[in-house]
Amino acid sequence: MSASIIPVIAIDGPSGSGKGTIASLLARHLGWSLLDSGAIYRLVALAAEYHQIPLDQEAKLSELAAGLDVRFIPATEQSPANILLEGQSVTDCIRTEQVGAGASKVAALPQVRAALLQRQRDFRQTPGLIADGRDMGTVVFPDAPLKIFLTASAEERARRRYLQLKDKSPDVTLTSLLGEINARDARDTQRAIAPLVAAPDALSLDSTSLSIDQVLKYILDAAIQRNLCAERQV
Ligand SMILES: Nc1ncnc2c1ncn2[C@@H]1O[C@H](COP(=O)(O)OP(=O)(O)O)[C@@H](O)[C@H]1O
Ligand SMILES: Nc1ccn([C@H]2C[C@H](O)[C@@H](COP(=O)(O)OP(=O)(O)O)O2)c(=O)n1
Repeated sequence: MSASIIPVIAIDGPSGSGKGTIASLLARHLGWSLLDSGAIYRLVALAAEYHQIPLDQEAKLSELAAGLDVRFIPATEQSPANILLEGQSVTDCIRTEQVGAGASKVAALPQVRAALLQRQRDFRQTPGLIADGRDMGTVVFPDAPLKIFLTASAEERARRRYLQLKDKSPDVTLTSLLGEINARDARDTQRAIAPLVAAPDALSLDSTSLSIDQVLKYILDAAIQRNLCAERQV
């Protein structure tokens, strides 16, 4: 099957809106591949730290991005998903707000984005792909038959992030997370290249007062309506 007719569900939106959670549930439910594109930008930021490359050195960072030695090991019934950078597991350490902020900085560099484009498109494999990020529906998979723009208020997103991080990082506070989320939103929406914006044909969904199950059902219903998958109970 040619790549362009393999279905993609693109899920874009700001930090903490629930993209990653919903994308992995959908991928497991449908048996489709999963692209966590934010993880790739996080890996570039972490690799830059390992190799002591400042986050404004565009040419060096794009070289690093092009040669990034990374393996995504999908979750199985027995073990959770694992991400290896240069052979080392970095699954948890790429999730800190510090690495997220670094990712948002390297992601604003056009040469870095260009170096990562084909690597992301290669995830499009049968029977289908769930792609999570900022520009999945606008740049990487503009022909995706279903595009979701998932949002939630900044306060709710900070609250979710706080609950997620507080045990692993006891230093985090709700106030600092809200500040970091607002700074990252501003950088991601205002950059010149591939800014965070809804594709004109995306369905916008505000998840502020929706449960994870309600969001999942909404997207599955939209996928069924478009004949991307058969009717199945969640
Ligand atoms: N609709 C929701 N209601 C409550 N909590 C949610 C919802 N969606 C996601 N979460 C939780 O919010 C946190 C951040 O979600 P995540 O999927 O990492 O967001 P994103 O990938 O958009 O940054 C996770 O702990 C997740 O379980
Ligand atoms: N397709 C993408 C995915 C992420 N990015 C950038 C912008 C984000 O602030 C960082 C980190 O993305 P990630 O999706 O992991 O962040 P959150 O889990 O939503 O907090 O990477 C991007 O520019 N384009």
